[in-house]
Amino acid sequence: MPDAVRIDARVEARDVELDLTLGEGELVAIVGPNGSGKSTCIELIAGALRPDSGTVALGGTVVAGAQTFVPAHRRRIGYLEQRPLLFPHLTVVGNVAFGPRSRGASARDAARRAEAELEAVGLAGFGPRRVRELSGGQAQRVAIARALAIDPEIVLLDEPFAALDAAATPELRRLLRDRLRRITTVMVTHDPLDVLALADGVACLSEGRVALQSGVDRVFQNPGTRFLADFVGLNLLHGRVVDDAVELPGGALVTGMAESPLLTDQARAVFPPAAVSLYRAAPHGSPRNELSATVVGVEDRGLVQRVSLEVGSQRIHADVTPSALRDLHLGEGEAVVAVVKATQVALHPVA
Ligand SMILES: Nc1ncnc2c1ncn2[C@@H]1O[C@H](COP(=O)(O)OP(=O)(O)OP(=O)(O)O)[C@@H](O)[C@H]1O
Repeated sequence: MPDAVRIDARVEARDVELDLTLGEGELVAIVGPNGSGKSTCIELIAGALRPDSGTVALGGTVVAGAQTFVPAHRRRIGYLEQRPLLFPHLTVVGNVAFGPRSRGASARDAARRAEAELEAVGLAGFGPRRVRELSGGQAQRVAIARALAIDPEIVLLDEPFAALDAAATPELRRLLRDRLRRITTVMVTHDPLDVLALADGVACLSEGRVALQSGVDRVFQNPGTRFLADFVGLNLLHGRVVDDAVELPGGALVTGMAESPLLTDQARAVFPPAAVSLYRAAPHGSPRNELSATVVGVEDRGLVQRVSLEVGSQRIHADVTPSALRDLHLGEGEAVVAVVKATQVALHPVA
């Protein structure tokens, strides 16, 4: 079976060069810092942008290449953006029927299909309503119905919940998970909960390149890039392998649990911010990692205070209670010892 999406394409003016593959029915989350190329990836698949070189293929058919460019309206793509962008002059059912109609379905068939899609998103009976009578969450449901009414080959989700009330999001995530089963989907998101709830895989972009593509479980255990570590809320320290431990550039040793022998030169130590305790001076006598660190910021997160620390040139976070923080009298620029139990550190070889 051909790949559902195969991008191997370059956009000169943006210095973007993407190499990305999705299998049939797979949902891949595209994550990465601002300007890393996420929108460009979506535009290449949607047909809003033509690559300067290379190809974009959907379902094994080249839709963009040196000799070919299939325009957006000829690609069977369901698109869901932050805001639903419904036609205000059409009814709800008119909005959903628009796609099938413009692809040649009779008015009756298009309306029937639209009603079925509306029912599937929990909006049976909403067909005759005006778009302006809908809540934000309802409008986004209509947009889902509209995107799926054309039997899309690929669905593109561009931060589909970012503009919604937080209360409406879990229900809509569930709905999308059900409706997108077996439909190949590319989702741009800044929210790790979207990834956990919806995605099979993650592609992390950096400076216009795919820095890493991996399964979701893997990324949450072993985020292979600093951006991904921040994204999933874990600390990551990079160093040299010395005697089954990771030696940081400053010379400190980090010991931990390795799932496979560290046979590489380089490795990373991964641990949660809650596993880090802070001390003014090194507490002796326990088999723990002790890292000299400098406080670079404190963020009030309610039940915990998140302390940002620099360990050499690398950044980590410690989640401590407000009372522990008060007792330590910590301020920016101050030196502390960050202590992490070896049993809470996962060591991963870097290939
Ligand atoms: N229309 C454009 N013309 C020229 N350069 C562009 C255009 N749009 C984006 N770029 C550049 O292309 C690169 C990739 O941008 P892109 O919008 O794809 O990133 P992104 O990951 O979607 O960012 P964000 O998270 O901020 O939306 C950036 O360097 C950006 O400045």
